[in-house]
Amino acid sequence: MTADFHDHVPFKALTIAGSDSGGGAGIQADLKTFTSLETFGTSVITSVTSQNTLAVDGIHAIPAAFVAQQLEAVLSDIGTNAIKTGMLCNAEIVSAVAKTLRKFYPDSEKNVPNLVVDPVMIATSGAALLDSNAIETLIKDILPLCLVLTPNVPEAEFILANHQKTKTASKIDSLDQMKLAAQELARLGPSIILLKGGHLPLYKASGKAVPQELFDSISDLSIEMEELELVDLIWDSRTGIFTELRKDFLRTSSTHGTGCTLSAAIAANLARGLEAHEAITKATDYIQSAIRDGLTVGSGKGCLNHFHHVVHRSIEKPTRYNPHPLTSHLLKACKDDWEKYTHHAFVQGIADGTLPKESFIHYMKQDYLFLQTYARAHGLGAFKARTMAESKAFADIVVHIADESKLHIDYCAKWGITYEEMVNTPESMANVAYTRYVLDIGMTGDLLELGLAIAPCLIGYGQIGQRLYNDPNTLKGDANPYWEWIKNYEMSDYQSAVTRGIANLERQCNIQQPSAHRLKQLEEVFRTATRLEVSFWDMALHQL
Ligand SMILES: Cc1ncc(COP(=O)(O)O)c(N)n1
Repeated sequence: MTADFHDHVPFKALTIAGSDSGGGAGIQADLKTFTSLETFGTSVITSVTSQNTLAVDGIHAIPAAFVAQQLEAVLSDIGTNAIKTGMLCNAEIVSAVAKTLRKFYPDSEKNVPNLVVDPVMIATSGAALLDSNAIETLIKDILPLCLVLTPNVPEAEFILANHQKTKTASKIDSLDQMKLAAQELARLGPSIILLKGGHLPLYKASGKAVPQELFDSISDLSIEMEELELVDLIWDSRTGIFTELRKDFLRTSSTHGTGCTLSAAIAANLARGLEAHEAITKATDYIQSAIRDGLTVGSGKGCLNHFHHVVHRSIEKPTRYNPHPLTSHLLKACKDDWEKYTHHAFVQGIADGTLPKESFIHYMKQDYLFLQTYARAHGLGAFKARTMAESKAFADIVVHIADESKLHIDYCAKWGITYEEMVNTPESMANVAYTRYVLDIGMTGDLLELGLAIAPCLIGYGQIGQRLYNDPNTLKGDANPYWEWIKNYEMSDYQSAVTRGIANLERQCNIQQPSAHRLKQLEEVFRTATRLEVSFWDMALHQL
């Protein structure tokens, strides 16, 4: 008996598209997508482009007969569970593809099962990827065969403008217009239209489209991205149902290959047996993450990260738009405790000058003791650092804290507290708990954990200083006995220490790329230190 080594039959997906030498779009993007969605990818190459992230600088069309020959080769032996078409280049190739598909799928009602058509016409960089005289052939020969058509808004406008049967106004600039356009497109043959909304960002609040002139300047930070969303619209002509898939509008230039990847992902999902709506919905989620975790591979448009779900980042990498992803994640994750800390009654008393003097004096004495351990924690950082530069950075902070504590002594003298009194003050329990926690984390954890144990103090005081200084309700100048304290933490010296501290954390995080599980542990350190800050204010306020 011979062993059968051929018992694993994979799901198969076929792409009929152009080659992108830059690897971000076309056949290359499709095969990456097929692989990452666990399908066996085959390919029929219609054209070879010379292309990078900046431009398409040459197109070499494959003779139509040879495109057909490739398709025959794949379908006659390997077969496929789904097909997508991308760049079809010219009318001869469009016809050859349609003819060969019809030959292999002569009987089924829609002729070609699971055919996804991405009507690629113009590259993001501006190059024409389909001859203008080929559009009519695409409409006539390919669209009637297809299950899902995936145009973006300009492509939908173009197809409709080119087809005399349609009577839609040429501009699609609202969700209602998208709906009309999708219905018109379905009349050309496809069962399902996925009209992609990436070129038509909408205000979340009003549902209105962002005016074109503003859209052009979105990358100049003119609009808060949180206010915008995009709607990918599904029109299923078989059921007469619209489905709106809403997504946050991502401010990024890593979009090269988006259309290719989306249609390939739909085809892969269909190949794996998913029903069309689920295949589309899952594919749009896949794209959103692939864009969010995009890759800078050249000097032009960034590319999608097709393998984002294989190598998963629990924290995004820093970008121009979110330079401190770890810090912003932590502040969000620990929001309630952070609020209690930075808006504590003690802080309010400092802001309006009503804090009892005894509470402040108690606080200053304890804070002096705290700074001693805080300096030691940074000394521990210097010890744990792996490079000389990093050790020095920690040691510099130790020196800085030592200088700051001298100022503390001078400042306390003004409040009638002597040096002896300060060093002989017994540590309060809140102080013991906080400082020993920081040292314990520092001893047992790595530099990132140590950094997170000391971060709430550093970042929180910086925030409090800035807020109170700028808040019109703060009692300012000599009228407020605590004004000098406020100014001290608002000063650029302190603020630049905060900036350096945050940069350090972000760098460590970017090197480590913590898993989701590890991120939870890191959050816990940050949260505990934040809660210990709250206990510190409580202790000070009530002179415990
Ligand atoms: C071979 C090929 N196919 C498709 C596209 C469109 O992709 P994009 O619009 O992202 O440039 C492309 N640039 N190259």
